[in-house]
Amino acid sequence: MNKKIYNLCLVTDRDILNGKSLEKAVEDSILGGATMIQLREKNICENEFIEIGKKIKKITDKYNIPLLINDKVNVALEIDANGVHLGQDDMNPVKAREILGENKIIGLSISTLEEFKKSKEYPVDYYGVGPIYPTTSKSDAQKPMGLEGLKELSKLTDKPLMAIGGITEENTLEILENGGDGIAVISNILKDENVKRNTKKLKTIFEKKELMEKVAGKIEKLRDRNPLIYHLTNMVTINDCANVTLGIGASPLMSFSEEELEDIIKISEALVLNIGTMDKEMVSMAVKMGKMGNKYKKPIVFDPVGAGATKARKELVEKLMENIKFSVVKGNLAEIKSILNFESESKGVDSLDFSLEDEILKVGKEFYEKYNTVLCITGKNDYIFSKENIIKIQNGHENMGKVTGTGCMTGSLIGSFLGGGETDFLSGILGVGIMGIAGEMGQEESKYLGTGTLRVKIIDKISKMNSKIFLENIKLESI
Ligand SMILES: Cc1ncc(COP(=O)(O)OP(=O)(O)O)c(N)n1
Ligand SMILES: Cc1nc(C(=O)O)sc1CCOP(=O)(O)O
Ligand SMILES: [Mg+2]
Repeated sequence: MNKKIYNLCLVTDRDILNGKSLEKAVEDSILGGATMIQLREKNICENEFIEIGKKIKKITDKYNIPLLINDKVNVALEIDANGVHLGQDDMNPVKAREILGENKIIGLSISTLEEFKKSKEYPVDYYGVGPIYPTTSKSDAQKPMGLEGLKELSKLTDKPLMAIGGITEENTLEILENGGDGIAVISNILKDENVKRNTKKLKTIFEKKELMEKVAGKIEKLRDRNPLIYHLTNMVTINDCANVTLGIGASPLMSFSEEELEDIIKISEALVLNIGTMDKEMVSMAVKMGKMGNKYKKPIVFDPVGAGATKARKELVEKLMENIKFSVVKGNLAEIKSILNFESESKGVDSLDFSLEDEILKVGKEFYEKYNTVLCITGKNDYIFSKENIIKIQNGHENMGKVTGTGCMTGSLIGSFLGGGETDFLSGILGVGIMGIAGEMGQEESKYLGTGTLRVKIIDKISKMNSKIFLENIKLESI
């Protein structure tokens, strides 16, 4: 069973649409991430219900989203809806199942433990549980059961529980943490013009929770595995890169010797390539390292420091991007724009671009399309791009820009997680996220001292990082 279809159900109500079209509201909600639509129109005759139902079904079919009809089994049958939602006083679910057959979805409302006990043998697919909180959208709703009531019910059944009644973006996470598998919402989605955005805010909470579950335990796993990470890197920051690699639980190996390149790559779990202090030798080594890394199937993170700042740097980056398949590329906006040959000002190795999020998203998407490589664009906010997902991380502190090498250290963290066997995308999120959190915490402890102490504190915080600290502090959203 795909439980995800029960995640986020828009329950309709034309009476609060304030002149908006129902069809547009449904489509916007689907575009915002609704996984199910329940057509619940109370003041309506059967013919009109069927007429509207047919129109809505065309939209839900277009996006392959299930459409359920509230109360009226015959309407569901007539428009070939995907199912019905029934209350305790609506048609008995046994009869509804006989009429609709095995393949349709049937949901049943539960407001009390007694109702659950009475209904637990009914042939239904999910329970609509509520009201959880007070609601203004159902005049005959029962007394709110709160999170305790939801939790209690969740212990008694494996069927999906879709919480309903007073659900907002403020209380969705606690619903999910107290036994709810999904939410069904009227007013918080339909309250104003921004149906898509309202739905997206709710959807983000599911995505964030899912991501958190994936991330949990990964730092401890890395410390257990202690992978060897080969760096061909920047002379200015090499010592700090080695220290954060050690601090997060991997083993750094820094070498500039072409003679030992192949032997080192063979025994390494991941490679970090940073061209910050490039010279003639680095140009030839970088290409050889990349090709050899690909030959031995070692994941490589590439930090194109200062890409575009000089002709030589641009040529090297072009050569690398053309000839080597990287697992992750990490850079600031100016560097990534330079790789894509977009117009960009660059001075030294610092980005001069103060671009809007729209520009970052455009650049990131274009980069992914061209190179099919996970991309981290770092800056005031950080963005991680993969095929289907874009994650925005809002940790960090502006003073990190006054400590040289926080970007290089982020590359080492990403490389460490790649070497620990994490996916390219998760390695990007963990590396960028950990650096942001360490910067924030380090800043707090060094605020009366200065940026020299901040540098040391960042390394300290990375060495003490664990999943609990990460999950408590990460400010992440999917966009
Ligand atoms: C998902 C979900 N849960 C509960 C209800 C309420 O159904 P019901 O008790 O039949 O009340 P009405 O919606 O018919 O007023 C629901 N609709 N959806
Ligand atoms: C339709 C419905 N059923 C409920 C139940 O408790 O069974 S509460 C409810 C209304 C939900 O609307 P809103 O998201 O605006 O609170
Ligand atoms: Mg009903």
